[in-house]
Amino acid sequence: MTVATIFALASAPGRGGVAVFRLSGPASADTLHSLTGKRLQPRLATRVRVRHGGEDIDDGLALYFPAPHSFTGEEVVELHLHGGRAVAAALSQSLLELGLRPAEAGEFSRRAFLNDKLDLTRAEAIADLVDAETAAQRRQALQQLDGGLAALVEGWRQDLIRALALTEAIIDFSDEGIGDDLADDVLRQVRALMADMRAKTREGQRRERLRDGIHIAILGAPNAGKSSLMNRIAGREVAIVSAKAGTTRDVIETHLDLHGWPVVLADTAGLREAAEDIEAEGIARALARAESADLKMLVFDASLLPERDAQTRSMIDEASIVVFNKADVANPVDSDAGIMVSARTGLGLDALLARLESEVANRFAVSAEPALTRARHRAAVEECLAALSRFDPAKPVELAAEDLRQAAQAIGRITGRVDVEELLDVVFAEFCIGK
Ligand SMILES: Nc1nc2c(c(=O)[nH]1)N(C=O)[C@@H](CNc1ccc(C(=O)N[C@@H](CCC(=O)O)C(=O)O)cc1)CN2
Ligand SMILES: Nc1nc2c(ncn2[C@@H]2O[C@H](COP(=O)(O)OP(=O)(O)OP(=O)(O)O)[C@@H](O)[C@H]2O)c(=O)[nH]1
Ligand SMILES: [Mg+2]
Repeated sequence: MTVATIFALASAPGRGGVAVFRLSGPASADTLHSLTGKRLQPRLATRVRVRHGGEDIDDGLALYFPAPHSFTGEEVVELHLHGGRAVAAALSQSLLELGLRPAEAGEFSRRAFLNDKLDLTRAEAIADLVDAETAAQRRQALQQLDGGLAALVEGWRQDLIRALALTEAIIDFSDEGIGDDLADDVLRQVRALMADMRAKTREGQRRERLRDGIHIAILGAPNAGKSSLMNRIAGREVAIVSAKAGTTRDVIETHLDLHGWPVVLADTAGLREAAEDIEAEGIARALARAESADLKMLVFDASLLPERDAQTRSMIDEASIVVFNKADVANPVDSDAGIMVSARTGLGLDALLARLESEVANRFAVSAEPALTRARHRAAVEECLAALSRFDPAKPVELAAEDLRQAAQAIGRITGRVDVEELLDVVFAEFCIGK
């Protein structure tokens, strides 16, 4: 089977300054030759006239990356053209006529993975970097692209392979009476590894939040001004506001960049007892949000007697911020009790945002350490931990070894570098040296 040569518009579609087309596959250089009459020096931007079927398409720049020294590891050509829709359409049509096929989503990165240019964590990091909307997300993705996570899990996998080699050696040393010492060693190593993995799994849950957005739920009694506050923070009319209690029913989300932190702010239905069906469902959703949120913003109407709002008060805990709204029409409250704001006038908003930011920063500050960043990574580590908790060197050695092998396989799935042959090679190499 010959490999298809694929192409795609790598820059955003539509009208723009410059459009970058990327070609990858064995026919890339020949395609460039038929479009421009040129064969290019590797990696040197060259001015080209692009023509096809007797028609001039554009005046552009081209780059050639010979295999295997390219992003995909294949022959790669880039055409940097004027960013107009007609130019893009004409070039795409020409490439189709020359036998190239449009790339599928992620296909360039997939080819890079298949050609050993990227492991799965780096491929995921590219996707995250493209999706990053805030500075914290960008930093986390770049750290992963630089191979931090790959090195972490590869280190774990190597530790497991060493433990496996030792376990298999136990059988050979059992006659010499040092098998028990070895077994103790291995068990100690496995336990230390498990502790490290558990710590990284906990940290990983915070990092997943950084990828997806930190969830802040706005909660409180009907008419406290939750929707007004949400609109004020978002700077636009996201939610309907009215003087009628019970206006908001569904959970309404808006995405914010809180000084570099990705936040998903959710406005919810006002909490109260008596309610008809639809409102009751809205309240159930609000309570579910309160449960799953990273942080709760509890809004009280300061113009009423906030202490009367028992339901909202009962939600105060270490993951909540108390806000007294309608400061424009209320007497000031003790500033230790909460933050006075007015959604109507904007009073106190800066203090509220500063408080939100510091709460988020305290909870989600990213260390320089690499971390698991996706549910996929966590699932693999949990599977590995399950295999390791079955491990017991007192078991028959084949069974104990099998637990370690499964643990290593599970971890290998994170980078995608699972290779039974390689595992066996290392195991047997160490096994022989050990003898
Ligand atoms: N124009 C352009 N800009 C781009 C990319 C691109 O493909 N084209 N990138 C793509 O997403 C990113 C840069 N990443 C890249 C990663 C590897 C290689 C590459 O050619 N790697 C070869 C050579 C390595 C070397 O000598 O430095 C290799 O790995 O063998 C190119 C770009 C962002 N900017
Ligand atoms: N004076 C004053 N009125 C406010 C303020 N914030 C909101 N209101 C008013 O309070 C009423 C209720 O506001 P909403 O934002 O709809 O309240 P809510 O908490 O979302 O209410 P539900 O969706 O019913 O739970 C509206 O008439 C708002 O104009 C404020 O800061 N000051
Ligand atoms: Mg509302």
